[in-house]
Amino acid sequence: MIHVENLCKSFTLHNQGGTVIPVMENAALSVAAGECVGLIGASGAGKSTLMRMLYGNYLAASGSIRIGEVDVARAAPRDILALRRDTLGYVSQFLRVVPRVPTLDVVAEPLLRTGHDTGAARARAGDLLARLNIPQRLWRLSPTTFSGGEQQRVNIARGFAHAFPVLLLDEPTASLDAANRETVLALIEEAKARGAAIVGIFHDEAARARVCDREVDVTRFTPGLS
Ligand SMILES: Nc1ncnc2c1ncn2[C@@H]1O[C@H](COP(=O)(O)OP(=O)(O)OP(=O)(O)O)[C@@H](O)[C@H]1O
Repeated sequence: MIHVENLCKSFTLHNQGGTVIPVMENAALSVAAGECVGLIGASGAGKSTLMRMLYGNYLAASGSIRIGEVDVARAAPRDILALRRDTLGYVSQFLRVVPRVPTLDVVAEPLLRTGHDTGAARARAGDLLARLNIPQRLWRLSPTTFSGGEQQRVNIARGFAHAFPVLLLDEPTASLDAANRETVLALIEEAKARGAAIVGIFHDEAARARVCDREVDVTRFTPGLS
């Protein structure tokens, strides 16, 4: 599902004399359906940068990032938006939502966008929120006033609502209590079982050992080492 080849990235610091910082050279990564790959490497090695390139947020200098039929490194913005709607899900560390939208609809929204009917989408959203211990009395409120941990769980519910064929997970178990961490790990295992290709950053080593089939050390792609 995911094939990355010869991927290079540098940042140009326009407000610091145009200094160019190469951060990635000839990165390669393949993830099959049903497989979960954990990105590892020291802080600053480039894990988040690679993840942002997979999602199309950071532009690649060269190389290819094939996700399904789309090369994210070259695709037009509208093709990337279509890919994100149907194929490519991303659970970031923080929830960003439109104010005043009820939590239930925030979670149901990825399903509504892919053509599911409202009743089925809300039922699935409610099921996920219940599994993640968000009390039902909160479902009609916007999550903007929720605690950090509640917002993180709403974000996870939203990320897992639609059965994306490809999922990017950025620290999905960070700062969760034991019961909710267990639920998130079960959601990841269920996604793998239905054939999702997953790339994750997990500082939680036990979580990584449990759900990841392989680890890729991005230090390998540090410029000058290859
Ligand atoms: N927007 C940016 N502009 C300039 N440099 C950046 C930018 N984003 C990342 N970098 C640089 O790229 C390198 C890799 O950063 P990245 O955040 O990908 O590392 P990481 O492995 O995810 O680290 P951590 O585990 O600490 O989150 C760092 O040297 C960082 O300073």
